[in-house]
Amino acid sequence: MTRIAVIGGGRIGEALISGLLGAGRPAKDLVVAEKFEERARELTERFGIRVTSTADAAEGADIIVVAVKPGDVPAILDDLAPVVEESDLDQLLVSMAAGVPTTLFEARLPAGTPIVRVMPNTPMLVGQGASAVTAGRHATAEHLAAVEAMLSPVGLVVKVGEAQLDAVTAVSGSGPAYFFLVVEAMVDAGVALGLPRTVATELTVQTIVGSAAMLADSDESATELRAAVTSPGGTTAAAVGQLERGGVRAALLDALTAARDRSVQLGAGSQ
Ligand SMILES: NC(=O)C1=CN([C@@H]2O[C@H](COP(=O)(O)OP(=O)(O)OC[C@H]3O[C@@H](n4cnc5c(N)ncnc54)[C@H](O)[C@@H]3O)[C@@H](O)[C@H]2O)C=CC1
Ligand SMILES: O=C(O)[C@@H]1CCC=N1
Repeated sequence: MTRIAVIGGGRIGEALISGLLGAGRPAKDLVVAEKFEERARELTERFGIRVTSTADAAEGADIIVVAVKPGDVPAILDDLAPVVEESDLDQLLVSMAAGVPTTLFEARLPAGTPIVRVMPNTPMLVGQGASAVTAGRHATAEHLAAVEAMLSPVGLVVKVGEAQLDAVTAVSGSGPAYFFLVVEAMVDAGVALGLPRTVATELTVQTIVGSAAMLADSDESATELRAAVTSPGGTTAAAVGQLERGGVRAALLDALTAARDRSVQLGAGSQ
């Protein structure tokens, strides 16, 4: 069995751990490094996994997943370098940090260390993630396949060039937040129109779940599915007209462009 060390037990580290356990991977194959004691305790209690220091977690792991904030990556690599050196390059490094280029890992780890960079998202937590992966200079097709094998049980995996990862971050890395914001706004609007909050919440959540299931399962595009809801001169046409007048498409383009630009900035700031 592949032994996986997750360095950083925050939001994305937990999403990965929870997804992998949910997909049937035994807890004994996972170890996590988490510096905050309270959070470490929480992870052990919730998932029954071992929590330890970065170097100890990495020792003996086949795959080391770096899941700390971009600015914390260099310090983590200083802790990991001696362990990777000791393993004779037999370990695969996986980075989930937004923006941080594979060249930064390559510069701080022993020459020849294979790196695969991933941009995941939090729905991994429930086995519904979307991840894009890209190989660093020393990562082979087998290394990419190993990462795909690790992540496929927790969601979709696509391969992209590293130059596209900032755009991927804008679309799917940050993407869940856009939908959560839409749900929040729809619930508030439902309440403003007189529905009890519980009813507005239940109806909105099931509407997004149902719409997502249709998008995933049918051959029809989003445009076709929307047309099927929109009766001529009806309620949906009235609502969508307001959304268009409110500039929803331009707002999304601006939002994703800002996310892409921030990803580029985070990468530059981590070097
Ligand atoms: N949250 C999200 O939706 C996504 C996050 N990411 C990326 O994942 C990375 C982590 O993000 P989050 O999980 O949201 O952040 P977070 O702040 O929730 O988690 C990071 C964890 O790393 C721990 N940590 C920091 N330095 C450490 C050290 N030296 N040793 C052990 N533990 C240490 C922190 O205590 C914290 O619990 C970031 O680089 C982010 O760009 C990528 C995709 C989606
Ligand atoms: O907000 C962030 O920077 C991270 C990367 C993608 C999602 N969360």
